[in-house]
Amino acid sequence: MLRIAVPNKGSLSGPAAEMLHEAGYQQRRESKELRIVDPVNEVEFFYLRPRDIAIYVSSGRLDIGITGRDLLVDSAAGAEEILPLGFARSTFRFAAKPGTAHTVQDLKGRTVATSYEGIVAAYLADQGVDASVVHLDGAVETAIELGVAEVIADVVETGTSLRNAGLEVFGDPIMKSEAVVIRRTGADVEEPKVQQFLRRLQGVLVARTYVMMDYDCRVEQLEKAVALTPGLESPTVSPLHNEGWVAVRAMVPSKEAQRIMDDLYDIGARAILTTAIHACRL
Ligand SMILES: Nc1ncnc2c1ncn2[C@@H]1O[C@H](COP(=O)(O)OP(=O)(O)OP(=O)(O)O)[C@@H](O)[C@H]1O
Ligand SMILES: O=P(O)(O)OC[C@H]1O[C@H](OP(=O)(O)OP(=O)(O)O)[C@H](O)[C@@H]1O
Ligand SMILES: [Mg+2]
Repeated sequence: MLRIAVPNKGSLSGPAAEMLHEAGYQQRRESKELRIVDPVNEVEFFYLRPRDIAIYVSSGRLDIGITGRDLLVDSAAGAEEILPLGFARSTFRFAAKPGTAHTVQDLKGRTVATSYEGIVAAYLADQGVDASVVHLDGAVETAIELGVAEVIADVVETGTSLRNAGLEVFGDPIMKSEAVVIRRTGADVEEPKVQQFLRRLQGVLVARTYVMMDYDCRVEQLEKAVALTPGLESPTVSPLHNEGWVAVRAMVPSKEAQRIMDDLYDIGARAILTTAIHACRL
């Protein structure tokens, strides 16, 4: 039975459970459940604090985990990312009162408050900057106002929290993060059960980012049409009863679907339909 760590709280928890559900796995019914078995899929889910997930996975007691890339790096645990999941996207940045710092070099001799001490200490060491790091559990934006630090380093998504605290980002982004699937460093990723789990999640990712497009076009326009909808491998082309016409079917990125439909229409394609993909194995 595959043992999988899933975030039990915070920004990662809802979207992770949703993705697992879409991938056909049973999920917990209430937020107090810490562990459930999905006997049909031979998987056991452990609901753990997102920060602890890399530690459990690196110990080898759990086969796989879902966590944030920033949390994985911060933990310095012996686990590695094997699949990015595209949700809980954020950037990790320094911020301060406007005009008080411009580059990481301005941190020399100053104090930085953060919940991600591992990332910050490693970055400062890499940049050769000697600064103090104060660990806070959350709401770090307030640390400057209350005089605990002159600079903060935190997760930025929309930037609303920084603006509300009258702070501005400075310096280069320290890292970009998103939810990721992790596995113990050096453990076999080719293991069939692990591969099956990854294929299911990849299926959800593809279903979320692609739509199926069907249309009819004249044979003379087929090459132009296929150039607009090359599909993942190659589009399906079937003859129509009306001679000189073909039906084409291909997957296209959802974000581009409307533009592609316009372009297909302009070259004479008709009966252009897009439909959602619910699941797939590529
Ligand atoms: N707006 C956001 N706020 C916090 N974390 C976010 C946000 N957007 C994405 N994330 C990601 O979610 C993960 C943090 O999850 P975690 O549960 O530790 O914190 P949280 O969502 O702030 O919850 P809590 O406030 O309960 O600690 C990180 O990988 C982070 O990059
Ligand atoms: O750029 P934004 O969209 O404002 O999102 C980023 C903010 O969200 C998180 O805080 P959270 O609400 O989780 O509280 P915390 O700081 O106590 O973890 C994070 O720590 C930032 O403060
Ligand atoms: Mg938080």
